[in-house]
Amino acid sequence: MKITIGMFGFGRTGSVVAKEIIKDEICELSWVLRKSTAMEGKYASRLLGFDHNEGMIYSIEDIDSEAFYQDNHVDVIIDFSSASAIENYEQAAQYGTRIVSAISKYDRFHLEQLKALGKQTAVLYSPNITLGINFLIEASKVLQRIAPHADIEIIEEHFRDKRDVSGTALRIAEDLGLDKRQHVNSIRVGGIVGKHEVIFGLPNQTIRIVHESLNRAAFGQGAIYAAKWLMGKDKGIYTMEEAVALNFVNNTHVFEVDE
Ligand SMILES: NC(=O)C1=CN([C@@H]2O[C@H](COP(=O)(O)OP(=O)(O)OC[C@H]3O[C@@H](n4cnc5c(N)ncnc54)[C@H](OP(=O)(O)O)[C@@H]3O)[C@@H](O)[C@H]2O)C=CC1
Ligand SMILES: O=C(O)C1=N[C@H](C(=O)O)C[C@H](O)C1
Repeated sequence: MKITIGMFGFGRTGSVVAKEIIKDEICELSWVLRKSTAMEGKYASRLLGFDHNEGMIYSIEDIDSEAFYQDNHVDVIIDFSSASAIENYEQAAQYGTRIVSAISKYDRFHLEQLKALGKQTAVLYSPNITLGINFLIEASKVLQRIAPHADIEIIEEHFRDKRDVSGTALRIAEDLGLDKRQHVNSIRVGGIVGKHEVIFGLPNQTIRIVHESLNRAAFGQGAIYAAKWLMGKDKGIYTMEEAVALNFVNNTHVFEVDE
């Protein structure tokens, strides 16, 4: 039996993620929801160069959201759109749909909504859904315990048009107990997909832990991993750290509502 997926977002990242879902043997892309009416009624698969029909594109403007999530039931929604799409989760969750949210920045109100949704269905939220970033986070925690007096700075680099501060960098700061306003340094240039670095400064040495996403397919592979993992979970709110079972440091991220 295939895992059926509904995608929110078909932009820079969503379109690449859709391609990874279509390529995956266990997943089937049932539909794509986007904000505008661009390419409405077309199949994402055809637009992405496949020669079969998969992933009909709909606009959020044109669907009847009362009926849509029932008539077009999917096992999992994967969200690479914008924070406002959270308003649709509850209607889908009513029909047992699980949620993988990759939105990198939610406000306090949205985080409360996500938490509440965890009482209804299984929800995984991750501001960086790559598998590799979790190694950076866990390695940084270990190093901080070994060298508690090191100066620590976080550098995040992304493409010129990314507006928000990296949600991943904020999460790293939180996990390391650092003040987000002081220790997160952002660089916006050209087309960098996503790079995060944690620098540990010691008197005679510097240690740098770096993770770089070279292609947005990394987000697709992580989201698919998360969706498959979530299929075996009961209702609740989960993190990518839990999904990759990197809990060896014994102080995993606690799902907190930000100030
Ligand atoms: N967690 C992670 O690892 C990663 C997270 N992200 C996050 O994913 C999100 C999208 O990034 P990116 O692809 O660069 O952004 P884009 O602006 O390129 O694409 C956004 C897409 O979402 C659609 N959209 C916007 N609002 C809604 C809505 N309310 N309902 C349905 N669709 C909507 C847009 O529709 P239309 O095309 O019609 O305008 C568009 O297709 C951001 O929050 C980004 O930070 C990105 C990469 C990795
Ligand atoms: O907007 C993006 O593209 C990305 N956002 C995430 C973040 O804000 O941390 C993660 C990723 O590096 C790409």
